[in-house]
Amino acid sequence: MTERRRRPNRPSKARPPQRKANPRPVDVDPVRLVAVETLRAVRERDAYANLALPPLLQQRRISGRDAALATELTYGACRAQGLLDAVIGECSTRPLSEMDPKLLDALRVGVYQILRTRIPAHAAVASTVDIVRFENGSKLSGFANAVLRRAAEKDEQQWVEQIAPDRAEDPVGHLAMKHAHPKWIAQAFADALGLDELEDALAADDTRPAVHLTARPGEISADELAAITGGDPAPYSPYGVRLEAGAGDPGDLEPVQEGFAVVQDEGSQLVSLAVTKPEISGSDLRWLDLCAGPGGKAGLLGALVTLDGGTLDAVEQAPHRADLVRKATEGLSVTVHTADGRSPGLEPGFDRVLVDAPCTGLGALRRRPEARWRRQPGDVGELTKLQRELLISAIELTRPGGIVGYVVCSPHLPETEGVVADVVRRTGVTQLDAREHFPDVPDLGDGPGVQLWPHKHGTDAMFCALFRV
Ligand SMILES: C[S@@+](CC[C@H](N)C(=O)[O-])C[C@H]1O[C@@H](n2cnc3c(N)ncnc32)[C@H](O)[C@@H]1O
Repeated sequence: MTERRRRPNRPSKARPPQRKANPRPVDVDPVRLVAVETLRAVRERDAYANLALPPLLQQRRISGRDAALATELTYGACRAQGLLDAVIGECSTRPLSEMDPKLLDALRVGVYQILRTRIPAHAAVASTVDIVRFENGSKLSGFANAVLRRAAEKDEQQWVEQIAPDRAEDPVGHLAMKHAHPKWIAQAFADALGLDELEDALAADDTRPAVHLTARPGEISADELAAITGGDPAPYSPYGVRLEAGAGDPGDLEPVQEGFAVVQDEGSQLVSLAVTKPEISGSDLRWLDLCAGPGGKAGLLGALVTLDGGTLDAVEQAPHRADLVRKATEGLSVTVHTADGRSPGLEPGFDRVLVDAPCTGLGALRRRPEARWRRQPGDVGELTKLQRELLISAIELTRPGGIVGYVVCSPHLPETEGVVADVVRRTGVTQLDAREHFPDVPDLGDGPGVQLWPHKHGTDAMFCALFRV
């Protein structure tokens, strides 16, 4: 572990440093400090932890095992925030709402270490108190010390027993607290999956996902890519490779740098491929991706249709994301349009259309540590309206006999079955049994839509429904 560095208090311009108020110089562990600072960026600037942390690590020259520890503490404390806050609330004489937010950031990182790592409690307490003294002064460091010492009196399981609702009376509330999810998200998973599997589904959100790669069709095979990267061919996607979790930055891999492979969850590969599978009679050369940014699925579909001599039109509303699609599809027969997918101004008559609609992202919580606490149930209504409108637009843009695939990275029923049922009722479009187009993928439920799950398939929780127009 990095040596603890001595960081003196900043001298005041007006007065000499007040040695009496802070008699000991403050030792601050830089590894824990970046974790606290990243939590602050997430809270104050709505930053994404996985984008805010790496530049801080670089700036402070934190690498190797220290960087791994900083990442674990940052992502772990972001994910577990609800549980950590409940414990801090139990251990504090003042409510969380009255606590200095900077102090709360530090306490979250401290309590995370106590409850969910093997770091000895005394070390977690001492290093957190140092950070609080460094950032907030001696007065609050005493308060932090008291809270943390109380938190260390019980282990995680004992705290859950004390704080969470009784499992028999409120199983969803209990499991939500135990696995640090907002209750509405745990309820959404339970509605889609049933209570029996809820615990596995919530626990899977706390595991670090393996990185998946897509071998670009026509450039490199999955076997070749696996051999070069040291990964394993993916279990279900013929283009997929799974790398070991924590195998380093996939952006550094040569095939990724050269554009032969991209980072893409295997679930995203499978739903894209499913749209290409149902047979259609007549032409099959004009494809459309109606919500394409940043271009993962457009890259795979574009490569496949280019090999067949066809074209892909890719629509994306946000200009900077449309640029990312252009980059992701360079060299392919893909035309990118910056437009609203609800009225993109394109000639109808497409043979296959993918709608990978904006969604809550509840299916990818493993990848975005803070997302579960940022999303609100109130977001859902607006999103399902947009999802319905985009799906109806896709159906209108598809020729009779053509195929539409509706995809969201969420298992939340209003965004999945709810949107599908509503659009089928309004348009009379025929829904296909999507399970037939996920060959060799087990445990796909009762159909006709397909819901993938991290705990069952090792993929994001992608949903896919297929239609024939
Ligand atoms: C789930 S993401 C698509 C991911 C993409 N298919 C991929 O695999 O990389 C949804 C995208 O839809 C875009 N979007 C949102 N509203 C839109 C609209 N009305 N028309 C077209 N695109 C829209 C968002 O900016 C976002 O890039």
